[in-house]
Amino acid sequence: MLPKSHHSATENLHVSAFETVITPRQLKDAYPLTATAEQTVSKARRAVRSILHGEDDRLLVIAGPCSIHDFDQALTYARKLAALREDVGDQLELVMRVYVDKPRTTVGWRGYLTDPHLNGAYDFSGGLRRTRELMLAINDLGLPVATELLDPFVPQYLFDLLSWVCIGARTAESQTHRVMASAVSAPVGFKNGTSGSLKVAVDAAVAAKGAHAFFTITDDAHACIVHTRGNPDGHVVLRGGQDGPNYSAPNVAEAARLMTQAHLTPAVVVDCSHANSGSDHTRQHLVWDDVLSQRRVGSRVLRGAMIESHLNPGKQSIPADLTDLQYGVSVTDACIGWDETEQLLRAAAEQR
Ligand SMILES: O=C[C@H](O)[C@H](O)COP(=O)(O)O
Ligand SMILES: C=C(OP(=O)(O)O)C(=O)O
Repeated sequence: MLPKSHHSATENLHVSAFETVITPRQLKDAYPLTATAEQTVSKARRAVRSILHGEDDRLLVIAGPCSIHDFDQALTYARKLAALREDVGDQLELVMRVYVDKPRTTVGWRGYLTDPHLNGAYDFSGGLRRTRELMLAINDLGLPVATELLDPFVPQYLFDLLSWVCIGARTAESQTHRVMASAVSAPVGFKNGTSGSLKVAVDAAVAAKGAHAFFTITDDAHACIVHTRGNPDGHVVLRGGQDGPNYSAPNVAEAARLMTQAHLTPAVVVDCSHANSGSDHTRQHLVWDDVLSQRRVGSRVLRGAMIESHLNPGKQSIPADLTDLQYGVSVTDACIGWDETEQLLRAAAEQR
């Protein structure tokens, strides 16, 4: 821990400590991008872009746990998804949700990256190490990685490993996140707001398409300003809102209309979870089925779907004694289990 500055009576009044953390360069030196991972990322980004711009008719599918909380369980899930990706690749571009930095409505466990031991110790360096190691291992399986970018400094540590990025419902309206998205090398999906506002997501994609300058850190953790060229692959993710779901054909058409009006390529991803399922994992398949039927009748703008899925269905609270954790069950939002995931994905690939 670094000592708190005592030079002034007007700062750090609510700060208990400062702590140094691993730099992006130290982390990348410890876990360098492998040739296989680089190929996985480059190929997947190209595929996702082609899908979003209508040059590839396959469905983009982002599937995986609401949050990662255990390295080995995440890798077990990844191995299953990687094998399935091989089988369904002609029809589906499968990317794994590797969500490690969780936005909370108020308070709660904030994810594997900031609190990898699930005990409030906030071992950020440990979380960054384990996260990079995990994302590398998943990419080395040939399975691309998707994540939500929440903390504006984290991307410096992980940018090179990501094939699809999300800016969540709680941050899509934030300028900090929009300008950060303008620098991301992967396609970025913007969720509609928790209120259900589509405009928030469309405005975010417009903002991120522009060139910006913002504060960040270099690989050696020096303060710097980064100048961006803008992200041309921003799109909308429909996740439902306070008034209920927004995955139906008229909702998708309205999102496409707003995107076209804003001079964006109309491309929509439907999130089968969150407010579209009423946070009830047993309803995710209803949304999934609707996505498939919209595509069957010819929707050209509905290009992707997201599923929250873990090894086992449901969710659990984090117990005081971590040995009481149930294997492969989400510790944040409820997920469908692997068996249902495989069934949904195989059926989708077969019927196309
Ligand atoms: O995806 C996960 C949650 O919906 C999101 O992080 C908010 O969670 P909370 O409302 O339980 O805090
Ligand atoms: C937090 C998430 O979603 P949303 O931003 O839609 O609540 C998520 O996908 O994990």
